[in-house]
Amino acid sequence: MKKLVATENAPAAIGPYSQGTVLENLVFTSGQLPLDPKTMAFPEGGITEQARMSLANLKAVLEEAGAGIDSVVKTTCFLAKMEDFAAFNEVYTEVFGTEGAPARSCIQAGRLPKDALVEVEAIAYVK
Ligand SMILES: CC(=[NH2+])C(=O)[O-]
Repeated sequence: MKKLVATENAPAAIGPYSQGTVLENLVFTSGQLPLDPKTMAFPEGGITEQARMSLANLKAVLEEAGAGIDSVVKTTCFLAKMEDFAAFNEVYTEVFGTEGAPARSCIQAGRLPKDALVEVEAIAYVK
């Protein structure tokens, strides 16, 4: 049976989706926008600050589900502009490291909700 993930440490859904779902020992997160969960606003700055916020939100959803950054097996990363790829990768590496980083796909999206610069989703296992 599917369970829903809900935490105040990640932004509330802005549409018809759950922050994440759990099926047996697998966690599927929704794409995490770089919204501050308290203010529902983007952080000041650019891709670096937005990437940090998206990944912090991803971590919060994972942890609420009993998973963690270290149990992520796959991410999908959406960038508004591929020109941000290098800067995004720097922040991503701060979080996931380089050794043993999960599988990943990274694409430029035509446009992201709320005109975010980045959105990140993940599949992980419950630890
Ligand atoms: C932001 C998001 N995950 C959605 O599906 O709109």
